[in-house]
Amino acid sequence: MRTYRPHPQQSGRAWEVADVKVLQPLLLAGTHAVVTGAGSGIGQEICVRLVELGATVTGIGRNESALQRTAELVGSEQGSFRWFSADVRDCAQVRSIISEASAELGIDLLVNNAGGQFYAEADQISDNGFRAVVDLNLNAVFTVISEAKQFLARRGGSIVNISLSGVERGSVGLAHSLAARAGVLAMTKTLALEWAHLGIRVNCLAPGVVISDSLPDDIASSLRDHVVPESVPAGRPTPTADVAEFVAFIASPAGRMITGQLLQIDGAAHLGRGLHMVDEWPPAEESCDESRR
Ligand SMILES: CCCCCCC/C=C/C(=O)SCCNC(=O)CCNC(=O)[C@H](O)C(C)(C)COP(=O)(O)OP(=O)(O)OC[C@H]1O[C@@H](n2cnc3c(N)ncnc32)[C@H](O)[C@@H]1OP(=O)(O)O
Ligand SMILES: NC(=O)C1=CN([C@@H]2O[C@H](COP(=O)(O)OP(=O)(O)OC[C@H]3O[C@@H](n4cnc5c(N)ncnc54)[C@H](OP(=O)(O)O)[C@@H]3O)[C@@H](O)[C@H]2O)C=CC1
Repeated sequence: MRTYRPHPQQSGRAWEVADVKVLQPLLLAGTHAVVTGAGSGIGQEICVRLVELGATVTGIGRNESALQRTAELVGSEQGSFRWFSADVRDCAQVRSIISEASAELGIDLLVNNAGGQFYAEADQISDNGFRAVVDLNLNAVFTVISEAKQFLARRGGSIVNISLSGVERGSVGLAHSLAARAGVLAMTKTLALEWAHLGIRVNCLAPGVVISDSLPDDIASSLRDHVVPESVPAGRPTPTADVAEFVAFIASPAGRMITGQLLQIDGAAHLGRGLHMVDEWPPAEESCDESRR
């Protein structure tokens, strides 16, 4: 199989560390952002960048030491960061945290980033496995958004739902997660419509393959060595910094007419040959009989 490769000048360390911070300093001063999944990976990078741009950021996640690490990473000269430990699937707990964190400040930006899944073909996913992934990636997003609405409406805030590239095309091994993300996309468009008169904007931001420090080594290697060259036409992963800058742009005045959108930040992965997140697919015993080809 031919593989996708990056342009020679866009590969390697220099490209990885290139500064993508194009937004003006203190652009978000005086704003309050709530970010779920704030203790690692994409969510952590978003928190660090929003604080750098002057925002007060409330982070939510389950792992206290991870959230503490985000608190250590953010600078202290611009905005500020505080965190609450919670499972976003615990409706009562997450509602109470959002109200407590936002009663005084309101909310200018809500980033639903907490999420994830395991990779399995559909017939290896139990009812409970399907439910667990939908609970995390769809139901919890609804709970957070519905509690945040009253605070977002105060000044006309923005919601960014972090999704997955390829939600409109399907990918092997992701039936549960893509079903949930398709639900989030439909919810995004519906709420963009229902809440436009309140000045609330709602968008999905869908990264392609992101190899953050938080991924276990075996998953990171599989993404780097197989998934990227086989599935991403640009031949390289999406850096977390690119996602963070895009989130801040959407929240800024320059994003004020962007709503109801699926924005894929994926090096054209959604147009590539599709993502296979499980090995040995299709299974040999289920392939067509050669004699019938
Ligand atoms: C071009 C497009 C690019 C796309 C690239 C894709 C790369 C994406 C990467 C990411 O999303 S990075 C984020 C990575 N982080 C995570 O995924 C962590 C979050 N995930 C989880 O917490 C779990 O996967 C969870 C299932 C969502 C929730 O875990 P929870 O603790 O609530 O559930 P469990 O009790 O462990 O299990 C529930 C249920 O699920 C079954 N199950 C779990 N793992 C597997 C598995 N590997 N295969 C099959 N089934 C699994 C488990 O057995 C339980 O079911 P029952 O046994 O009770 O029936
Ligand atoms: N990495 C990738 O290639 C891609 C990732 N994405 C999506 O981006 C988002 C961030 O992923 P990424 O940074 O890569 O991975 P991480 O695993 O680093 O981030 C997921 C975050 O969500 C938090 N989280 C998970 N479950 C819960 C829960 N039940 N309650 C509260 N917080 C929770 C985790 O923290 P804790 O465990 O402490 O609660 C963690 O900080 C996810 O939605 C992911 O699916 C999209 C495209 C590609």
